[in-house]
Amino acid sequence: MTSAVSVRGLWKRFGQQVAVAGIDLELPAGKFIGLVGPNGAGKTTTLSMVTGLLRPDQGSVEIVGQDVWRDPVNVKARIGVLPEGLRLFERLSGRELLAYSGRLRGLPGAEVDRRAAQLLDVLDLAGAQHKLVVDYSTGMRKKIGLAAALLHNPEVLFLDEPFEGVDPVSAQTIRGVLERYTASGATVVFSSHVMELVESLCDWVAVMAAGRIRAHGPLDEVRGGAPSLQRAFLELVGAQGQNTGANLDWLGGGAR
Ligand SMILES: Nc1ncnc2c1ncn2[C@@H]1O[C@H](COP(=O)(O)OP(=O)(O)OP(=O)(O)O)[C@@H](O)[C@H]1O
Repeated sequence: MTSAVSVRGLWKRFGQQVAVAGIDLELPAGKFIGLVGPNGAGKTTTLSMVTGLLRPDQGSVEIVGQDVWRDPVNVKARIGVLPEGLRLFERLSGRELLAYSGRLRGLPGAEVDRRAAQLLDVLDLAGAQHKLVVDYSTGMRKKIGLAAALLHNPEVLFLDEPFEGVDPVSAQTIRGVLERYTASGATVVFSSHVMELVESLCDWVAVMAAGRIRAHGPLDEVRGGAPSLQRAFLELVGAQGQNTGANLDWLGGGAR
């Protein structure tokens, strides 16, 4: 198996809080990979360390055989990232943002124009291309961020919650674009809380909880005997029969 991403002994602490507790991961190339886990599991921290945005306390990360923290410039040229929170250049239009990203990636101007026009069209942003990013909706921001991450045709694409705030029609389009991209041998790693989405999109899944990897492997293996990934997930993270808020007896209709 060729690895797109290889993580060894990765640790990150924030003061007393251990966010990532020594994880090992081999993510296969050419797959659609889902990273799932409850709130605070350490997904964003892991993706930030893997993509060269946050320095690990310990451990190493290789992407397509290159050490991320030894040669970050080389690795960053080969990956695309849609980070959490998505800080974009708000006073540029969508079109200008893509032009800027493309030139920053070293693409010739004419090629940037060609690719930007195609991406804006496919992602249904052509009508809003001259609007400032600050005036974009949440879903439009995700889509322009995705376009910027894809523009230089990276080998591995990392997406933190790419479908959050995206309408169903756009989600279907994004799916199509990403499926086409992985079919050509590229790798997508994305984090999500939406199990149905992960189940329908991914070939390969890693489940994280409390800073550790609880299971990882092909979707069928991780799901095991469970009827759905959601059920397997609840078992893996030990959330079955958890507090459903029965003690919130003041909440709801009736006497006040
Ligand atoms: N900059 C930071 N300073 C202090 N603590 C942090 C920081 N970033 C993350 N943490 C803590 O590390 C843990 C993991 O956070 P992380 O954002 O990686 O989780 P996540 O799996 O992405 O969660 P979510 O699904 O809610 O986005 C949490 O307990 C969080 O409070």
